[in-house]
Amino acid sequence: MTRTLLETDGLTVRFGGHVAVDAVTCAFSAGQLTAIVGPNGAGKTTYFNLISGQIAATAGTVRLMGEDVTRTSVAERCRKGLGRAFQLTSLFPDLSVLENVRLVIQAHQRKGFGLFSMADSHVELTTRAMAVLDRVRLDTLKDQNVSELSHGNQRKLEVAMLIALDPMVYMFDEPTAGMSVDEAPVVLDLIAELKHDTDRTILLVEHKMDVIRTLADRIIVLHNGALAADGDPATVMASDVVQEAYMGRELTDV
Ligand SMILES: Nc1ncnc2c1ncn2[C@@H]1O[C@H](COP(=O)(O)OP(=O)(O)OP(=O)(O)O)[C@@H](O)[C@H]1O
Repeated sequence: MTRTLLETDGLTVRFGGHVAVDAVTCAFSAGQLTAIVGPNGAGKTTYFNLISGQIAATAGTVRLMGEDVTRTSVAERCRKGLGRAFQLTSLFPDLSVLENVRLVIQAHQRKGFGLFSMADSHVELTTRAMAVLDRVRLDTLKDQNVSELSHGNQRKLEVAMLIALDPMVYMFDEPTAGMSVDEAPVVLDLIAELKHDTDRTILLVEHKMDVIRTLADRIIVLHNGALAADGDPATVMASDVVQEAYMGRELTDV
């Protein structure tokens, strides 16, 4: 039986009179990549913000590996296994590529600073950071300042920093947004590789049809904040609700 890693139950947020996410009940299992789609303003990013804790729910619950984390801080959810990639906002531009990854690992481990452990831990941190950089093929750029990286490499670094957190739940919000046609496949390949970790689950907010086709095992559709469809990609894409919700506008073929 597949293990449920993340569940939202009746998850709701209201902004004034506007219900941006409307009683969304959904479970996400290990070994699955779920694409979250919907027209502009459907509530996809707000749903992500509720799951990761950036905004507080008006009603409903978020459960992470069975534990209610609805009132838990962003940092604590992260420590408990929720990993979200932000569009470059989590990078330190004036530090090197290696230092960025090392900082993430260090913060996650909350390493002590005892005199004797420091040298060892520094070597160990560097080794682990290099292993992650190797995995995303940024090892040769380890000493480069992040501000000097191409946009595509900055996005790769962002994925590296997420991998360094070793989360149970990966969350990507339009991971190839703003990338050139040349740069996007590298990040998509990285996400595809993450699917090999079959004890993890991946959530992906995405507009691009080809990305969804390549990566998704399942699609959920949000419409006016509510869950409008949920199922395997072929069935959901052919459904009336998707055809009507999009009318060929926001889902883009690239
Ligand atoms: N902090 C906020 N205060 C008020 N309204 C908000 C807030 N955040 C989001 N909304 C509203 O909630 C709705 C859902 O927005 P959201 O950004 O989640 O949609 P989305 O599906 O991610 O859209 P897009 O595909 O354009 O990114 C929109 O009507 C938006 O204007």
